[in-house]
Order: sequence, then structure tokens, then C-alpha cells
Amino acid sequence: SMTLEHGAHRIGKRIDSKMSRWRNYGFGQFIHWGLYAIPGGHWNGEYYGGAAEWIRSWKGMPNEDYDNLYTEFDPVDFDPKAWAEQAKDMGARYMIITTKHHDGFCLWPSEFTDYDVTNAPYGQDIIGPLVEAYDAEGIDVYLYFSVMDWNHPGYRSKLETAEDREAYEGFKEFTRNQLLELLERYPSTKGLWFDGTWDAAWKEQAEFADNLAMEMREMIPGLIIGSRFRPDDYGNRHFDSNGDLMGDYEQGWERKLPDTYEDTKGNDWDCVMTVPENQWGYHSDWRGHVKTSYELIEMLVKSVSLDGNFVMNFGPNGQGEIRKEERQLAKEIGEWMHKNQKAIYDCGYIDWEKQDWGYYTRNRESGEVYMIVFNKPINGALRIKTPAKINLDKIFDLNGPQKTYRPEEIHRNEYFIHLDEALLETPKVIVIQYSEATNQTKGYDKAKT
Ligand SMILES: COc1ccc([C@H]2[C@H](O)[C@H](O)[C@H](C)N2C)cc1
Repeated sequence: SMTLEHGAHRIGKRIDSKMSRWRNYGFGQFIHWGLYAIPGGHWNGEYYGGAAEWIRSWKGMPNEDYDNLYTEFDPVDFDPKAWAEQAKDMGARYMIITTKHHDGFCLWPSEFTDYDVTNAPYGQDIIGPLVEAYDAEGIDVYLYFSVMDWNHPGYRSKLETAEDREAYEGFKEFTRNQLLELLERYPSTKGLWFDGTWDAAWKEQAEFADNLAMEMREMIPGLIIGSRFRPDDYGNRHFDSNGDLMGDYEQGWERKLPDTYEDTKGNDWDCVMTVPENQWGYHSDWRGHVKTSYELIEMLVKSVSLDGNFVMNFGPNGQGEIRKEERQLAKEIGEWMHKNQKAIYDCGYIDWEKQDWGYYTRNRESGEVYMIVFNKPINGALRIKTPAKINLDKIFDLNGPQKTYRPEEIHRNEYFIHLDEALLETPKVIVIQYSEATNQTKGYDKAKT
């Protein structure tokens, strides 16, 4: 392997208590809110088909018209307490809020730019009340920050001329100032979710980013920063030139999920997910497939079954309201979570062979295993294959523990449990309490092949 000055500084997972808390969340809420919520994917009556938060880059939108949207930002219906209560009812255990997206508009009063909420009609800090409201609900807050900043004169996507480099030094100082300012103003934040770090200019900043990450971690010990922040000595991101993860968890799973545990490389990871195919900011005209609560619950369960966190996105509108489709999804997911959160919170992967009926999760403290059943087989028989020397001691419905199951042993370490209910109305959770067996009892005829 190569000697890297600014590659991964730790091999393997963080094992401190703050990272264990992060690992055990299971379910989070992303909130994308900013000036892009005002046009909501339209301009001069024209529909924009791209991601609403990228409308500034659309040919149909003159940059200065977009940049002047701050003069219209006055979300009179913004109610951080209502947002936090809704997130609590939904079962989210952490929340990630866009402090500044690619357009550079800051939702907090920044000392280092005039392009912030204090110069908009709204005139007040948005981030502070949100942090306060979510902290009050016991939901941990993380700050999304885009390094790419289309508003700042010193921003460059690549460094070609001496002038570029000169300007970019100022941009780097500005970036550092804003990040330290955010941690100063909101010290209860548990971590940063970086974005907009794919530019060639930023990929040359291995030393700067490494030092800045260390400085932020000194300011807030235990701060959690994922793999989207630093480039290594050779400009590689997420994984350094030796293939080692940089940062505390892998942030590559955006709008997609790993399929197997091997895909996760055994790292901590999050999957951030939009409700439509690709809309983070508010778009008033969602087209194409809009995910149902069952699809989102299955993604959540699949994420936890593979040792990850699932972060569902919300895009409040220009008035500060959460749209009805998202409110309805939050309600439906919350109903399921109220009854089944034990299979999600503090749970992760167990190496039992994945079966077609759904997913296993395992509580990292108690060792209790949960079968989350999405697909009931025609014959109602749920196959369980366990590693050798495992005894299935007790099997029962999470939401009806008096309903127990006697596993029918069909082969060595292979069982059926028989569901007797006709149809599954919602994903069903069955609890398995198991123990390591001392000796292997029954003999089975080994197949002669
Ligand atoms: C170029 O492809 C991109 C670039 C940035 C994104 C941004 C989205 O605007 C949103 O903030 C998401 C979390 N992020 C990756 C998405 C796709």
C-alpha cells in the first residue's frame, strides 16, 4: 500500500460511544430547504424536469434571477416545533438539515457573507430554531454543508490560472470560517454531512481538508464526518488510494442501496433517499414514480439489515410547509414504527442466510433476532437457515407475544415456521430468541453426490 499523508487515519469502524449512538439510529430525516423551494421546479411558467434544488443550473433560469430569489424568502408558515414533532412521530432518531446548499444561500446569520437569511425578508435564523426544536424532541441534529458554492466569487470548479488559485485561497478561508462558525453557533450538532466535494479544485486540497477536519473534531470531540469531505493526496474521495474509507462512515449510497453485506465492505454507511426518483428540494410537480410508505419501510429495513442507517428526505415548500404527500408518508411510516421500532433501533446485520420472505435484523445489545416479513410464501412456510450450533429457543410475534411458533426442523440447521394468517396487511415482525448449542444432536444423511 502507498504511504499517504492525508489518506484514512483509521482502519475499521470507530468504536467510541458517539459513533455507537450514530450506528444505532436506524432511521433519519433529511431536510432540503432553501431558495430553490420558491420556484419549486418552475420558472416563467416553464416546467424544469431536473432536481429542483439544481434549477439555478438550468438553461431556462438566468443566474441573477435565481440569485435574487433571496429577496422573496419569507416562509411565514415555518414551524420548527411542528417539523420536529412530526419527525418524532415518524420515528426518526436523527435529522440532517441543509445549512447551505450549492447555491450558497445560508439559512443561518453568517458573519462571512451577506447572502443569508438576515438579508431576506424573513430576516431571522432558521437553523437555530430547528436545532432547538429537534434537540427538545431528543432527535440528534446533523448539519449538511455544500463546499461547492455558486454564489461565492472565489469558488472554482477547477484551478487553471494563478488568478484561480489566488481566488480559491480566499474561498478556502471562507469555507473554514463558515464551518467553524456553524460549530460555534450550534455546538449541540453531532456531525456534518458534506456535499459538493467532487470538483477538481477541491480534490487538490488534501492537506487543507485534513487539517480542517482535525480542527472541527477538536472543537466538538466525537464529531461525526462521513466520507464525502476529504480528498486524499491523489484526489481520491470516499476511499483513499489504498482503498481505505476516509471519514467515519460511507456516504456513497445516495438514492441507492447496497444489495449484500459484502457491498458495504463492512463499513458503517448511510443511504439518503428521495421520495420521487430525484427531487431533494421542493418541486411542486412530482412526476414519475413516488415511493409508497411500504417501499420506504422496506428500504429502511433493508438498510438496518445490512448495518446501515436510512435517511428519508423532506423538501418543505417556499412558505415553510411540509407538503401533504410527505406528511402522509410520515404518518404511515410512523404507524409501522410505533409497533415495530424494536426491529430497527439499536439493530444491525446478522450473518444468517437471507431468505425471500424478507430481512433479519439483530439487536446489538440483547442479540434478539427479528424476522421482518414482506413476502409471505404461498405455503405460508418461512424458511430459516441458521449457522451450525444455533438453538432456536423461542419464536413469537413482536406484536402478539402470546402467538408463538414451533420451528419444524426440515434439515440440519434448517427450519420452517408456519404462518397461519391469511394475508399480511403490513410488514410482520417475528422475534427469535436463540442460543449457541453445545452439541449437534440429530444426525442427517449427508447427500452422496
Ligand atoms: C451531479 O449529481 C448530483 C450532485 C449533487 C447532488 C446533491 C443533491 O442536490 C442533494 O443535496 C444530494 C444529497 N446531493 C448528493 C445530487 C446529484
